[in-house]
This record gives sequence, structure tokens and C-alpha cells, in this order.
Amino acid sequence: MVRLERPLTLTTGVKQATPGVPNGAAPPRPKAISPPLSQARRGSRNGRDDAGVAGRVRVAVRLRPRNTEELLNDADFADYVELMPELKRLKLRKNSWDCETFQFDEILTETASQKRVYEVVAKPVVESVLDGYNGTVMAYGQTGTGKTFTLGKLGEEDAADRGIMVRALEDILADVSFDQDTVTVSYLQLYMETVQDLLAPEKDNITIAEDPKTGDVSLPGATSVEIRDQKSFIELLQIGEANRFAANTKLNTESSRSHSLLLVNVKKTVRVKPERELATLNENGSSLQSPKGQTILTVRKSKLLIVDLAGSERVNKSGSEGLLLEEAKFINLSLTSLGKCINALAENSPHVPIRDSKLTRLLRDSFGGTARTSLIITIGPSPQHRGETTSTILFGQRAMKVENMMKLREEFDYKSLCKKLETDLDRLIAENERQTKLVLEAEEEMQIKVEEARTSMLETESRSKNSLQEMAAESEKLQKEHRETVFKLEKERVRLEQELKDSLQGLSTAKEVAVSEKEMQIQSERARNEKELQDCMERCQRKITEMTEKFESERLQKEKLQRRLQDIEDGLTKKDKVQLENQEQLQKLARQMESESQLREEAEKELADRKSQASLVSNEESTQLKSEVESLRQELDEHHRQKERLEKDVKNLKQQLLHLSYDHDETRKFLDREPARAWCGSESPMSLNKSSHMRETINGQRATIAKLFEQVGLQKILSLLESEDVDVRVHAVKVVANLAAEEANQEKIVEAGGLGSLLRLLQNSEDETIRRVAAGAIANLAMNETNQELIMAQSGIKLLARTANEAEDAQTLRMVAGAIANLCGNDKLQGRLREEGGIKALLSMVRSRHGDVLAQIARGVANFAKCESRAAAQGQRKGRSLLIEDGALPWVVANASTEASPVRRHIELALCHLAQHEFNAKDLVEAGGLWELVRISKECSREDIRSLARRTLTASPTFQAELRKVQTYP
Ligand SMILES: Nc1ncnc2c1ncn2[C@@H]1O[C@H](COP(=O)(O)OP(=O)(O)OP(=O)(O)O)[C@@H](O)[C@H]1O
Repeated sequence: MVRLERPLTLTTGVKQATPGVPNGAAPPRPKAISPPLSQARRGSRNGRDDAGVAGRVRVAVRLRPRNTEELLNDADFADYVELMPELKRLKLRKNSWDCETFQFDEILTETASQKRVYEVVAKPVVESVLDGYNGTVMAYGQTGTGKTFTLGKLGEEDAADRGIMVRALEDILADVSFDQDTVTVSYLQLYMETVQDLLAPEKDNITIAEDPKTGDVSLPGATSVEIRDQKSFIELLQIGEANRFAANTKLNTESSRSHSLLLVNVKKTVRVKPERELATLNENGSSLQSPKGQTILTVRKSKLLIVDLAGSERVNKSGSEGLLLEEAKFINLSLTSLGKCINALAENSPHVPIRDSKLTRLLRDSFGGTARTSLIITIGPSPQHRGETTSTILFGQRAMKVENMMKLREEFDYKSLCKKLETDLDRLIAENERQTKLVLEAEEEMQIKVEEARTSMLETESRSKNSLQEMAAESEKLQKEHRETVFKLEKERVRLEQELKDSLQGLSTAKEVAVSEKEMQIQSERARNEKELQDCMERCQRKITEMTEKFESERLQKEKLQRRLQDIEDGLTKKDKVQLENQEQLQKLARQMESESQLREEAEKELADRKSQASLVSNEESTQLKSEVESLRQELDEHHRQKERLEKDVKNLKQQLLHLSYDHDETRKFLDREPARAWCGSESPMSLNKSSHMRETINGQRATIAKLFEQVGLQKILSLLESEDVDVRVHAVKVVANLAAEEANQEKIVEAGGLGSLLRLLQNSEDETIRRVAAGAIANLAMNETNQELIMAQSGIKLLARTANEAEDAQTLRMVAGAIANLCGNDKLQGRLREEGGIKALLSMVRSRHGDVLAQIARGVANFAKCESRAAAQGQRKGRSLLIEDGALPWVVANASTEASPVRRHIELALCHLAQHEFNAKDLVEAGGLWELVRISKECSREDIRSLARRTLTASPTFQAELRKVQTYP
């Protein structure tokens, strides 16, 4: 048992699949086997509707190369299988004249690489699985035809050999993200109606569980291993193979008697636009809303099933005994019931016998179910297994008719949404708390600032009050001083005036001098007093001005303080505003929080509702829904049928030309088997007998061609010979060749300029097929004498000679040799034919060594020799044969007794004709032709040739003399 290098996570139980549509007939709608990868993948998602995507089972055929044994044993047998990969067709040869053609989605030849097989057969299925659909890849075929090679090859020595399983896992692992996605693998074998776990072989009776509602199949007891890298997967496959080997050894059986199943479960979380997702939810009856513009998580759970079936020939081995008989019975049972199911589905039968075997139960989703399915049919090349190969091909043909309705396995991820809502809520709560804290801090700061401003305002107010009081007191004091001074001066003035009065009264006599002196004294005293008063008043005035200025400055300061107070008050108002805004934001956040929690509550409630709803869905409702779905399906079916009918009509028309060329191929192949019948017109009664059936077929085909010829018109067909498109030219030339095979059409073709077109194709075309078929058509036209002259007149012989020298393909050479051979039979053209290199070109083709080519060369030589001998007999020709001049004699003599009868027959005739003319006798003797003539005269199977040889030997003096010399001829 192989040990894993690293630990693998082992879990028991495969998770149950997501509900899908129940098994049922799906409307037929064919689809390309391999749409381009990512674009087609994503595109398909957009184009899906809720009922699923219709998809036919795609079928490819793969031919295994011959193995050594087959190379030895089958060397003498003709190929039984012929592949036409470009037409996606395959031919099975029933016998030497009859074959059957089959159309498939893809034909993979023996040289097809494993990479191409994967890309064509499995990659589209893997991509569907990654997009959320179930997928199946299955191989069916006889033992030893390469099923396991195709599916299970590990490619450890050469990576190019990796099979579908390894490549599929590579693509899957590259597409998933292990943070959230999981890929698990189970590996099982089904042997004698028992499912055994290849990863835990002790579990040898795994039960198959079927969901009664959805029909989904699961294997709850199977080991399911989570895979994260390719290395682990390969180790797992090796473990599975080792266990399979051990189990089979124990049971004394072999791998090809059991079916192996690899089950890959992919769980992928994807983000999708809510609109689409809501549509999905609505489908399930949910009314859950999601915030606009957000993406929603959904989980896609899909599975890929890769099935390597037991060898199909086991079905026929029920003649065995003992265990083998039992095995054969079970293999019979499973493969036969698979065949029956496929037949029933292909015929849209109301009953599909799914429950007949475990294999069909396991594959229930793959055929007629919801999975995308690709089937690869493997066949071997050996004609000895023609029965097996035919039944395998017929199985594939029936499977192509099976329609599936692919269903997206997607679920809304409630868990993730809940988790996300919780995270959002936590984030909002934290944000709210942070905002509240910020607001509180701002409020505190504001409070402090307001307090500071208030204190500073009060201080300023009290300071200005004090200074005002001081100023008022000072001013009072000054005014009092002023008043006292004024009062004092007034008192002094009154006293002085009284003194003066008294003096005037007391001293009335001290007359003039004393008066004047006193007056002067009084005046000076008065001036002095006035001056003092003046000074005092000025001082008072100055003091008042000073006080006024001081008062003014105090007033300005007060105003400044008031403005500052106003500013502070404004600042306070602004802060209030910010606080208000913060409060509003807080309220908003609270509301948002409230709505988020409401949403969460609703989601939880919805989840609960849906759970209860799911359990409460009444049978009546589901029946009604089913009948609605059914009627819609029927309508869709009708549309598809109509579409198919139209497509079929278009296809029929398109393929008319293709059919014509195909018929040409058939005719050509028939002619291959009936060499030169058309050109020489000498058909043996035996061959007539043998090929009467084929001739009927050909006549039937020709009748079809003639009908189409009438419908389409010769001119139109001939114009296609000049088409730009090489494919069109190929098909057109095949049709013209076919028409030219009918004598009745030859004149019309030449009249319509067809001969010129064919010669131009021969001259200018680089396509081997065109040159070959054009040469064939010219050969057919060259059967008619008038046409022979026209061919010569249009330098046809030069063109044919050039093609004879250049071409390598035996069939092309055969056609060219046939055309020249026909021209050789025209008495009038002998000289010109030889001058333009016709004989040398004919002889140059012996290099091909191909029997058919040699037969045509021999026919040409015989025709030419016959014309020469006729001309000599009529006295129109003298001298050595032009054939001998151009060096034909050694080849003629060397091949006179060849075993290939068509060659020998013509050469024998040619020798007899050459010998008719005495001018050639010497050359014949020297080249050994005389002894061949002697042999012909004795052994030739045709009486007329025998007697011609005899007559010639007797008539020629040279021969007689020679014979006498050796005395061997009586
Ligand atoms: N396309 C191919 N190219 C080269 N070898 C091939 C090819 N297909 C098959 N083989 C070889 O043919 C042999 C038989 O192939 P394989 O075991 O895959 O056949 P099988 O159909 O799975 O047989 P069984 O039904 O017995 O399991 C193997 O040796 C394989 O390597």
C-alpha cells in the first residue's frame, strides 16, 4: 500500500448535494462540445435561466494506435475503421464494397495527444463544475482500447501522458481559493453490484442514498478526502489503485471487470451581484433584501464524476462459468441496464429503468439528469474485433441523443451573511462608541474653555470697574480742588476789593500819589492774582484733559473687552453647533445600527421561516408547480423540435454539395476496387457479377447527382471550379468528376467549357485532392475520341505529363496514367502524343510501384502498341515502334509475367502488338521479349491473346530464325 508523504484530512460522509430538478426528459438542444474556456464559462452563467441549461450528452470517439500484436496479425487485413476527423465522421467497413458512416461530436485519431483529448472531452465539463454545475466524464469501450489510459494515466514519467483525472484536478485546484473553498475526493469501485471504497477498502458495501425529492444521489458512507495540492491527489489515486489491485487480487478478478468512479466535490464561495442573487432567493420563496450595490456571498456545491467502465465486451461473455459467469452476469446487468436507460432516454420513453442496477442509479444525474456529461468511446483498430467496435459505436450514437438539463448548484450563504452582519454591527458599535467618546471629550474641553472665558471676562469687568471708580474719584478730587481754588481766589478778590474800598474811604486825602501807587499795587496784585488764577485754571484744564483721555482709553479698553467677550460667546455658539452635529451623527448611527440589527433579525427570522416553509410545502403545491414546469417543458420541446426541423432543412441544403463530393469519394473507392472500368470500358463478367450491388448503389447516387445537376445547373457547378474558396473548389471538382463519369454528361461538360476549367485546375491548383480529382475527370472525358482531340488541342498532354512528373500521390498518378492511357488509344494522336512527351511521362510513373498505377501504364502501352500495329498493317507506318524508341521495352518485358493480373494482361497484349511489326523483332529478341511471347502463346489465360502470340511467332522470320537456333519451339 502506498503511504502518503503528508497527512490528509479524512472525513467520513459526503455532503448531500444541493437540491436540483428531478430526473426527467429534457428538451433536445445540441451544443458545441468545446466552447472557449473562460469567456464561454462566464457567458454561460449569464445566459442561464432558473429552469437550468439544456445540454446534450457530448460523445467523442478515440481510436487506439495499433499495438505490436496487431501490427503483426492485422497486416493482411484491410482497415475496418476509417476516421474523417475534419468532418467528425467515422466509417466502419462492413465488407469490401459496403461501409457505414457515423457522425460524432469529435473524432480523435490514434495520434491525438492526451492534452487534446482532455481539452475536447473533459475541460468544458470541468469548467461547468467550477461554475456550479454537476459534471460527468465517462469512458466506454472494449477492454484494452484505452479507457484507463485516457482517464487515469498519472504521467509520472512523462507529463504529456497525464490523463483526464490528473488534468481535471489541476484545473480545479488552480481555480479555487483555500481560504474559503474546499475540494474533496472519493474513489470507489463497483464490482458485482457492490460499491467498495478504494480509499478504505474495508468499507466494501457502501450504500447509495437518493434524495426522494430532488433525486440527487450520494454515497454517505464513502471516505471523502480534502485535497489542497496536486501531489496529494496523485498519492490518493495511487492508494486507490493499490487498493483496487489488492481487492481484485483477493477476489481473483481483474480491473476491467469493475467500474471505477472518482468523485470530486467542489464547494466554492462566490460573490455575486445582489439582483441576481435575490432572483435565486425568490425562486426559493425568500423575500430577503440586501443593501443596494453590495455583493452577496453564495456557495456553489458541485461534483465531478469520472467513470472508467468495465470492458464492454464483457456483456457478451456470459458463456463463462463459475465466478466469471457471475461477473459477466453483473457486468451484463450494469452495462445492459445502462444501455437500456440510454435507449429509453434517447427515445424520450416515459419509463427509464434507472433502478435496474447500481451503475444506473449512480449515473442517474449524468444521463437525463442535471449534470453536463461527456462520454468518450474508445475503440481499437483491429478488424478482428469488428463486432465489438460496431456495438461500441452504436452505444455512442444512442448516448448522443440523451438530453440533460443542467442545474446550477448554488445556495445563499446565510452563515456568511449573518457573520458579515455581525461584523458590520460590531464595527458600527465600535464606531459609535468612538464617536461618543470624541463628543464627550469635545464637550469637556468646551466646558473648560467656557469656564476660562467666563472667569477672564469677570476679571476684566471687575478690573475695568475698579479703574473707572478710581478715575471717578480722581476726577471728583480734581473738581473739588478746582472749586476750592476758585472759591479761595474769589474770597481773596473780595477781600482785596474790600481793602481797596476801605483804603479809598480812609485815605481820601492822601490823594493822587497814594491812590495811584495803591492802584498800581492793586493792579499788579490783581494781575498777579489773575495770572495765578489763569495758571490754576490751565492746570485744572490740563488735569481735566488728562482725565478725559484716560477715561477715553478706559472706554476703548472696555469696548475691546466687550468685543472679546462677544467673540468668546460666538465661539461658544459654534461649539454648540458642532456638538449638535455630532449629536445628529450619533442619532444617525444609532438609527443605522437599529436598521442593521433589524435586518439581522429579519434574516434570522427568514432563515427560520424558510426552514419551516421547506418542511411545510404541501404536495398539492409541488404537484401544481411540477405540472406547470412540465407544460413549459413541453412548450419548449415543441420550440426545439421546430428549430431542429428548420436546422435540419438548412443542414440538408448545405450538405447537398458535401454529399455530392462524398458520393464521388464512394464512386472513386468503388472504381479503386474495379480498376479502370470507367476508362477502358472492358469489364469482366465476373466483376460485373460481384459488383452488381455496388453498381446499384452508384446508379442510385448518380441518379441523385443527375437530379441535383438539373436543379443547380451545369454552368453554376462549373463556375464553382473557379471559386476562391479551396473547399468549394474541392467539392465542385468532385461533382464534375462524378458527372463526367456518365457518358451522357460528357458532351455537355465539354460544351460548357468544363474541360478548359479542369485543365486550368490541373495546371494551377496546389491542392493535391483537386489535382487528383481533376485528373480523374479529364480521364473520364478522355474516353471520347472528340474530347481526346480537344484535350490535345488545349495542350492537355503537356499538363498531364507535367503532373505525371511532379505528383507523388498514387491516386493522382493513377488518374493521370488513366487519362494518358485513353489518349494512347487514339490512332490520330500517336505522333503528337509522343512529341509532347506523353509516352515518357507514362513510363516515368512506374516509379510509383502502385498496382493501380502500373495497370494504367500497361493499358496505355497496350493501347499505343495496338494503334501502331494497326497503322503498320494498313501501311501507314514504318520503322521501329515509338514505344521502343522511348525506352518502354525493358519494363514491358520485365513485367510480362508479373503476378498482378491487370498489369500482366495489358502487357501481354502490348507484347503481341509490338511483335506484329517486323521492325521491332530484333529489339524484342535482344530484350528477351521473344521468350515472353513463347510463354504467352502457351500459358496466357485468354485464348485470343494466346493465338495472337502464336500467329506472331510463326509470321516473323526473325523470331522463326531465333527459335530455330535454340530449337525450343516446334
Ligand atoms: N491512445 C493510446 N496511445 C498509446 N497507448 C495506448 C493508448 N490507449 C491505450 N493504450 C495502451 O493500450 C493498453 C490498454 O489500455 P487501457 O488499459 O487503458 O485499456 P482499457 O480500455 O482501460 O482496458 P480495461 O477495460 O481492461 O481496463 C495499455 O498498455 C495502454 O498503455
